[in-house]
Amino acid sequence: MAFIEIKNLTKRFDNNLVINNLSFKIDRGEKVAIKGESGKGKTTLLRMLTGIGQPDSGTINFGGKTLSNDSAKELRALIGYLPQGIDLLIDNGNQLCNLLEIDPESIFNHLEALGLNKNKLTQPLSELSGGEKQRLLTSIILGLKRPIVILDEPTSALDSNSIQKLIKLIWGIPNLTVISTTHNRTWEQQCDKIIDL
Ligand SMILES: Nc1ncnc2c1ncn2[C@@H]1O[C@H](COP(=O)(O)OP(=O)(O)OP(=O)(O)O)[C@@H](O)[C@H]1O
Repeated sequence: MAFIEIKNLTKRFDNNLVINNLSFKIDRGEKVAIKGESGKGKTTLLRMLTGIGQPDSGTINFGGKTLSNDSAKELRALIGYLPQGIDLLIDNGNQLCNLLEIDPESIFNHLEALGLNKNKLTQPLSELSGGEKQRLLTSIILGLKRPIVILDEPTSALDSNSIQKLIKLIWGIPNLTVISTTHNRTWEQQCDKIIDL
């Protein structure tokens, strides 16, 4: 049985059919890139995978358990999710660590791997560059140490050197299953599977 199985997933907003009968499987430890032009439904798909968005039909299974209102809390505990725009809701990295009950010291190694000074944790996010913010937030989400991470455009603000560092960090975590949206070729080429919407 696949670790994650998406079957016949369909989602529409009024007359806009965004996800049409989509099926795919993901094995434990696989790295999956979701690609597609703007507006094709990448974020909509990620939100359904986290249980935040509801499909109109179809099923999402994690380890044989179907995602539903009843199982959402338990299954969400398997996932670290980095949505776009989370930086607008918090003041600094330490605050996000507190909210997620992560010891900031436990992510110092991630920050170092991504070339960030640990004082970036206390600096207001509004003072950080786009790429610094993105590396910091990704470091924190990885600090949740969940078996699955779902990353919405983790490379959008990064230069190629930073992307290489992020790939080295993420690919170096044993058995981590990664589902991400991306427009970046290098990231995509590293992935085991590409879902093209
Ligand atoms: N809550 C909503 N209500 C109505 N329409 C929505 C809603 N959320 C998304 N959509 C529509 O669904 C489509 C897909 O949006 P989505 O954000 O998933 O695209 P995307 O592929 O992630 O795009 P981008 O690359 O620009 O981030 C768009 O046409 C969008 O307008």
